[in-house]
Amino acid sequence: MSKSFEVVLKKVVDNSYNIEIGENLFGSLIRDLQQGLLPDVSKFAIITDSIVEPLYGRPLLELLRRSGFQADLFSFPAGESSKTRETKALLEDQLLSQAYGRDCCIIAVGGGAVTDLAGFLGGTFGRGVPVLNYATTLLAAADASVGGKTGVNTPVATNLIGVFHQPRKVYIDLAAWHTLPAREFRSGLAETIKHACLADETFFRYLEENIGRIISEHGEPILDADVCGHIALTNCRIKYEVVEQDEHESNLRQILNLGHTAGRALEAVSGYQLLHGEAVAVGLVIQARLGVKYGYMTAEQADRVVSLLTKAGLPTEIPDYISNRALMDKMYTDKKVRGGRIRFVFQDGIGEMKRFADGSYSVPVEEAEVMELLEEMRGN
Ligand SMILES: NC(=O)c1ccc[n+]([C@@H]2O[C@H](COP(=O)([O-])OP(=O)(O)OC[C@H]3O[C@@H](n4cnc5c(N)ncnc54)[C@H](O)[C@@H]3O)[C@@H](O)[C@H]2O)c1
Ligand SMILES: O=C(O)C(=O)C[C@@H](O)[C@H](O)[C@H](O)COP(=O)(O)O
Ligand SMILES: [Zn+2]
Repeated sequence: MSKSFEVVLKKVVDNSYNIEIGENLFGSLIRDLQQGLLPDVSKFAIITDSIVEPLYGRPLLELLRRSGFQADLFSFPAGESSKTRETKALLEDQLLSQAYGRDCCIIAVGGGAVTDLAGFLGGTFGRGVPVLNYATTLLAAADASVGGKTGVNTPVATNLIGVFHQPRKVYIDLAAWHTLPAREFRSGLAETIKHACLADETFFRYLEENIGRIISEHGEPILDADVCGHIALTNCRIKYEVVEQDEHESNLRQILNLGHTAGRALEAVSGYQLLHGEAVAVGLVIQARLGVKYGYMTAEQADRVVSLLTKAGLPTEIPDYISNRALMDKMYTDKKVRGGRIRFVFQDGIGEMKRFADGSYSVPVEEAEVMELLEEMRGN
């Protein structure tokens, strides 16, 4: 005879944390540690990439050591192609060989590839150690450093393996945007426009009206301090307001995946020639145009999305070297796929998301209809 028992796991973990936005926040990070942010931690592992290492990783390491903390730095080659299980394993072995254990803290210093990889490592090392995110790109500030989605890419597609592991604090260093290449800055604008599309029409209008204060005609970042501060704060507010309601993406959080059903597929099929934000920009256009077909937004609203992306110096068309078939096939690796059917999330006009009759924010789409749209976007 079988017996059954209920395992009662009342929520015992409070995953709340602060996001600090400002310039040159190393001093603030040190103060937090001195004031007991992580009282059980005795060793700090800075994880960063090869480009960020000399700019921000080493200076933080030196400051930590000068302030009396035991710390080391672990670096991997910059770029999306390093965001793999192999890199994670190499870093883990380095930490283990230096006697890192459960009393350590991971400090991720860099862009989204670093916070995703280091966050995943932090979520599994010793079954989970605290992580601090120090965001040095607009994309990480706007999106990746907040919300606790961590993971790595596999040869099949992006972000397929990972865990939800919330950071203990997020530092958004606006001064770091001054060393960021223009193309990377524009990539971060794509997630910014995504947030405006999905949650905040006023922010969308702000971006439309102020794009000339954000990006020059030649696509260079302008970096007006007030504008940058407003962009960082608004992105973080939009994101955490969703995450605090649905941390593990049971439904509402899917709205943060706007533009990503096609976007992540494009990113993978391009062999990472497209940056994450660039792929998301094209993905936003695909969902907007498809949304017009389904009656979720008007053609004029979709044109506003395309126009804002264009003014931000982002691509809005599928590159010629990617076939519709390859793109379509890759969409089946999306995490929203259910029962073998691709699902999209859609804008409801500008600044709101479509919620469907069953309460879900994502909906299955007919492959033939997506294919038809892709053909139209190619002008066929
Ligand atoms: N977890 C999430 O919620 C989430 C959200 C959005 C994107 N992402 C992930 O984030 C990644 C993209 O983020 P990203 O664009 O920040 O990537 P990234 O970390 O690869 O950074 C982009 C490039 O900029 C360099 N860089 C970083 N900061 C710099 C600085 N201040 N000055 C000069 N160079 C600098 C990096 O070395 C890298 O070459 C993707 O892997 C994507 O999947 C995750
Ligand atoms: O935080 C989220 O939730 C997001 O979906 C944010 C996305 O911008 C981000 O690219 C995320 O990593 C994509 O998640 P995935 O589950 O589609 O891999
Ligand atoms: Zn994204």
